[in-house]
Amino acid sequence: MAQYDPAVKELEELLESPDIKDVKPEVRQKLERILDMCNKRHDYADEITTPQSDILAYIHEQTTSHPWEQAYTSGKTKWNLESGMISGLVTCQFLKFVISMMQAKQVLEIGMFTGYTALAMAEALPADGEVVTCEISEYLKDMTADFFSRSQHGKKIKTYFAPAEDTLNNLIKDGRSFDVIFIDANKPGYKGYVDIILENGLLAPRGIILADNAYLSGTSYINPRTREDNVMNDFNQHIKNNPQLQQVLLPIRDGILAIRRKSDVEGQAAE
Ligand SMILES: C[S@@+](CC[C@H](N)C(=O)[O-])C[C@H]1O[C@@H](n2cnc3c(N)ncnc32)[C@H](O)[C@@H]1O
Repeated sequence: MAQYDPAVKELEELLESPDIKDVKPEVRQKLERILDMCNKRHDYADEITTPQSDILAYIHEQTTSHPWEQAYTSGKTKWNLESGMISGLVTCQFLKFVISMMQAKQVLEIGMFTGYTALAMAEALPADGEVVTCEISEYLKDMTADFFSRSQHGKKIKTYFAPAEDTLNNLIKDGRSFDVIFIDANKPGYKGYVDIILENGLLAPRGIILADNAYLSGTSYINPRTREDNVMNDFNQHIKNNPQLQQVLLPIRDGILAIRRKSDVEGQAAE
């Protein structure tokens, strides 16, 4: 199901509403066909994409079936974590593609959740590669340690349980830099994270930043009703307005904004 596409959601709502009874059968059938095409297009990408490893499928399944609501209402989690936060197969395989094509060794993730994308990225790294991942919720500590212990690639992952900004500042003090940086955490934080990254050498020469949820379920391009609605459009515009950056919005799932330094992308004039 194309769950992140607001047009699909609206079409589903329309087809389920009582008003649909008053619509001519041929129009209704056409609308059903349009919805079917949208869903098939989404499912087809999953069908054709290389399957994920068994452990990633296990993490996905465990994440989907976890009682998140109960953990929140009983006070075990401070944030309302939910299974929908996990990425999908196409995103994972795309991240692996980028990492292997770039021959990346150092990867940074902001927003680990249950470790699905962290482990996918570790799978694409050489034995001496490392994924440093930031997560604010301590509730995920034991769960992700268990998941990572089940894979030979888990040893490549170093997790920091703290607000991402604190971890970024510690990484700067340690003089670290990263070839690939995947941002998938609190949306109001994105602008600040990218600024810290670019101003303090956290992005290695020829490195790439991949920011997830660039569409934010369509709120980036549909008339914003609240400040929250505008948060990812603000971020996208912030990147667009920086003349030193080159960016491409990839329509993968909820949108991934790929960002590089223009000087790393533009070719030089021939002599
Ligand atoms: C969308 S989920 C990450 C999903 C994960 N990358 C995946 O695809 O499986 C976002 C995560 O960011 C974490 N997070 C939110 N605010 C944060 C912050 N300020 N610092 C670090 N992590 C944060 C949340 O607790 C949540 O687990």
